[in-house]
Amino acid sequence: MSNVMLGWPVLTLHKLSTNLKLKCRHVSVLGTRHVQFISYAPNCSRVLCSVDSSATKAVPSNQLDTLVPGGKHLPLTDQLYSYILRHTREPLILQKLREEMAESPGSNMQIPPDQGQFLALLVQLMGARRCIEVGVFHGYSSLAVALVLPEGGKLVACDRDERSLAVARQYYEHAGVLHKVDIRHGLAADTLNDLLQNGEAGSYDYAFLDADKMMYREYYELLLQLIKPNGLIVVDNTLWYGRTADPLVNDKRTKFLREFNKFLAEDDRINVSMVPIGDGMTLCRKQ
Ligand SMILES: C[S@@+](CC[C@H](N)C(=O)[O-])C[C@H]1O[C@@H](n2cnc3c(N)ncnc32)[C@H](O)[C@@H]1O
Repeated sequence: MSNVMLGWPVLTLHKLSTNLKLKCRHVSVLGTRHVQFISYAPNCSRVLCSVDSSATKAVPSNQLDTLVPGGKHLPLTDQLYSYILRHTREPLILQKLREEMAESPGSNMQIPPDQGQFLALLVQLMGARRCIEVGVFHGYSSLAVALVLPEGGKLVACDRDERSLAVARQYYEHAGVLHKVDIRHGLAADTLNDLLQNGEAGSYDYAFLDADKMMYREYYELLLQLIKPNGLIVVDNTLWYGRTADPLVNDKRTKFLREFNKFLAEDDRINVSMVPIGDGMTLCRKQ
């Protein structure tokens, strides 16, 4: 038996030489996006790993580059994920946002409740006061952070879509945190450059990066300038529905994110950890 680390969730393969068959599916648990694929090998235990709806072939073992002998990995089944959600605290205002906006286009772009809770906890643990979000949409992830920011704390919330920001604004207001949020309408790179030109380099504690994926490298470099030493940049979607881990998927975005993940893993300006939550997120602590 071999254990093969794919990031999220991690795959345990039995008898690697057998023909694996993959079943892929998109799953909604308590209204939350969740993607998985399940592999079956003849005469072997069921194995499960990350996802891609286009993946129909097993990944040959010689294309999997990270083998972790003896590692212990827990497959994220529907049952397990719904258990996690049942033990997640979601503030009522976030639940309201999620439910009210569930039918609007793109609502599956926002982070799930367990990830929102995790981000809020990180911000609290860090004692963060100055935060940035790149890619706000209807405000779910930014509101999760704004709710736990202390009075006097600030979150720069940046998005190019005015209508999405108008929705987010309503929820900030409803939650009584509008005064903590600096809403910036415009292209993210412009907003981040404006902050730098305004002399704000090295003054932010936390940033959440969740906008157009092909620009991640550029945003990351700007955020690295804006963040203090010991500050945190959280990069969302680094597992990209499991595609980054699947060598058979090679569309433009997947390839870009795969390269970006490699870059982050090797960037010695940060300490890094890839976390299998939501669509995968990478925590980058600036040294
Ligand atoms: C995945 S959604 C953000 C979801 C949000 N972080 C959440 O979890 O609630 C991505 C957002 O990035 C915004 N976006 C995409 N490209 C952008 C750009 N170049 N500048 C600013 N915002 C951008 C989109 O308008 C969209 O609202």
